[in-house]
Amino acid sequence: MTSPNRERITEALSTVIDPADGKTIVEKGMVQGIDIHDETVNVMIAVDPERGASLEDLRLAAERAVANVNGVTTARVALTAERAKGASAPAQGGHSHPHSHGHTHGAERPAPQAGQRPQGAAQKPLELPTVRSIITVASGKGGVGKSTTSVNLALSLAAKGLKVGLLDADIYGPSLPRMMGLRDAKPTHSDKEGKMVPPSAFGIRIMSIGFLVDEEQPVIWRGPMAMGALEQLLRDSDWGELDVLVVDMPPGTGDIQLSMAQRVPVTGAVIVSTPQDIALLDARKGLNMFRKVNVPVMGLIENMSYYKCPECGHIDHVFDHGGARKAADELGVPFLGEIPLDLKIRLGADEGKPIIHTDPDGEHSRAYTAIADKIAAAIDERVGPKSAPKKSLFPKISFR
Ligand SMILES: Nc1ncnc2c1ncn2[C@@H]1O[C@H](COP(=O)(O)OP(=O)(O)OP(=O)(O)O)[C@@H](O)[C@H]1O
Repeated sequence: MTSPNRERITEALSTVIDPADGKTIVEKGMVQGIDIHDETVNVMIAVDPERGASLEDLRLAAERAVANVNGVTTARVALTAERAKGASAPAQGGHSHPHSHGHTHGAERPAPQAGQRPQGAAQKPLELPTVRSIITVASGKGGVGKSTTSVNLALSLAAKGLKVGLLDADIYGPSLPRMMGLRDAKPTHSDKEGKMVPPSAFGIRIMSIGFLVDEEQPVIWRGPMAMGALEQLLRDSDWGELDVLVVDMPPGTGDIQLSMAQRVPVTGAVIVSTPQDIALLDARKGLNMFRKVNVPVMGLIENMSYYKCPECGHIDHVFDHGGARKAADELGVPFLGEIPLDLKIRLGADEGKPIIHTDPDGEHSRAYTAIADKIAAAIDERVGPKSAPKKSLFPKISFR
């Protein structure tokens, strides 16, 4: 069998017509990326954000065209809406977010209106039969250290002997490949039909849109497309048997966070916040969102809580420390712990060597481990101990 190449995939995509004007998607320059890995082909098609939701037929037609190319066993096509130069952010769901530059920390996404259901939410729930529990790590705004926390918690849970997977749901700014030292990794083809085997690091399987698109290329996803991409990552990955899948959510409380909570049987959410008041306000918003969709909030983590001088041991509360504990008390959710602001944590995250791996017995790692212990206990409480059969956890949805 001949293996697929770019020319043959492009040729196949040249048969796909955009119904808006009868021109082919290749002719219109909509084919943005073709990634060929053995017999698996991933294609990105750039579309006008306004038309995103109506182009599912076009996406399927492109997927069929690629699947028909000789040598292709798995074809995946995702729609993406790239921001035009100088255009303002879309009304819902996305921001330009290349991780290594132009990071829009603090940018907040609009909260959904009460009673508004994200598109796609009416479909049937996603089933992940081999995954015992799913923990989402969320934050009200960007840049609070949610990804760093997700990575170190995942490693801490794995160090306890649990089988752990990590999903980078932050499709706007995927950072887990870098943080886990997997910048150049790619998923491989699984024996299980149509599935990808996520790359592994530190004994953890990781899936991220960052493996499929160029990290440097700013991509804007509209809500329904974003959820579609995320569902593909979740559903088409061969996770194997997992005790816990840690999901690094995109920041904010927009459609994608709501859809995720509705479509996926989330065991519990953990909210990361920095001590500043404004961030705490955002954390409250996140908390309220999870409450609306009846996802149990396992607790709040205060990140960059304090700075301890490595020379003299003096503790400096750079920001107004203690706010998250107070907010947790007021809101009636557990306070899970504090993580200090520390250069080693930052360097570890940025260099793909998480501190739990490089300094497992250090003070900072102990802070993560203590939080992971609480999360593991909360999982057992919710889904039963490891040997017990998994309880159904689908949240009941109610909008107040
Ligand atoms: N406890 C910490 N001490 C020092 N630096 C930290 C700490 N936590 C996170 N950082 C650093 O802060 C920056 C932002 O962290 P991270 O990417 O984890 O945030 P995020 O909330 O996931 O951001 P976004 O939501 O925008 O993707 C990174 O450079 C990271 O290394």
